[in-house]
Amino acid sequence: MPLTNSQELIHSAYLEFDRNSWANLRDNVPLTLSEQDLSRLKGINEDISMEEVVQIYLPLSRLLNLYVSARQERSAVQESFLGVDSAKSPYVIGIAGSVAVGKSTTARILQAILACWPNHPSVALVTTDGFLRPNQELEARDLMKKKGFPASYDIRRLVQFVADIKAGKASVSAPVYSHLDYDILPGVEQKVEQPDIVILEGLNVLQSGMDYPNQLHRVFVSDFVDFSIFVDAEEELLKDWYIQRFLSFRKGAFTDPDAYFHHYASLSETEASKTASRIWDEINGVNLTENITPTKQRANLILKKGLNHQVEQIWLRK
Ligand SMILES: Nc1ncnc2c1ncn2[C@@H]1O[C@H](COP(=O)(O)OP(=O)(O)OP(=O)(O)O)[C@@H](O)[C@H]1O
Ligand SMILES: CC(C)(CO)[C@@H](O)C(=O)NCCC(=O)O
Repeated sequence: MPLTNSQELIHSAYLEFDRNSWANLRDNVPLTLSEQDLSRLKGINEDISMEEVVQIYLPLSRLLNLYVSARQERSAVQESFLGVDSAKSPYVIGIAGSVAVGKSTTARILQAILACWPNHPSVALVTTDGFLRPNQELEARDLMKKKGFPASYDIRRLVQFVADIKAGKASVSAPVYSHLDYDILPGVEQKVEQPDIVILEGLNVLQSGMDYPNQLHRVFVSDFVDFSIFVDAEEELLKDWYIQRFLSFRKGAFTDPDAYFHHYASLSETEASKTASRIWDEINGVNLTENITPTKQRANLILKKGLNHQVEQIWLRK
């Protein structure tokens, strides 16, 4: 039967799992986590349940581990065909999704579990936040209220960074963004030195040239991503998670007198909720609708979260 719309096209492109059927794949995962592994995972985020780790992230790490091994074997075949030793090219996993959906938490959990596999891959974690333009530049371009939108990134530098990683360069540097300073840290850089796997996390990892009409380029971040994951949730939940995180920053990070948002620490809980809600509606929610959700269907895997960050559905591209 002919496909009538893009929705059907997308449905036919993915295998769909509910939470239980995905968790059953756990039986095929020959990895048990030690007490030490579990406490390290707990240290990443105390709100994440071990049930979630075992049922969702462990099977996912197995799938990724198999893909990485298959890619390494393919590279070995290519080297033997060409009769040369090529530079080691890391396997790049991209994690996209809204602000506050849990990209960095997902990335850190996967980083920790992947490193538990017997081949102990070295896994580097990089966020595309480092490629935001510094505040000074954003101010000059009137983009301070567009942080996270395509125009707020130095996309050429980001693409060059991922291309250098994939090319197997011995050492590649990324700028570093601080949520506390709300700005790029001058003179600070993160070095990536030929790990086995790079997890690249950020709202824009699945964006393409269409999203950057003013910065014409034909090569996208996704051209260098081997496997992409989109972490998804309904906007109502995302906004709530954003507000909750803002409220916990108000009691924690914002109390630091050097914090950019120090003045928010003195807000009452109601005022702080209102402020976070407004920032969501004016910036992050708009970015989600205009620039992030449209990239979902490019992902190799979609993790759909429900209440309490529980993954309820998994879509795996065939
Ligand atoms: N699996 C999880 N279980 C429980 N809480 C979680 C989980 N993942 C994320 N969170 C919570 O949700 C909030 C957002 O998570 P996180 O900072 O990882 O999101 P993000 O997508 O990386 O955000 P940003 O784009 O702003 O950097 C945090 O308060 C975090 O503690
Ligand atoms: C740095 C980003 C864009 C992504 O992590 C986001 O956290 C952000 O700062 N958004 C701008 C609006 C806000 O302050 O939430």
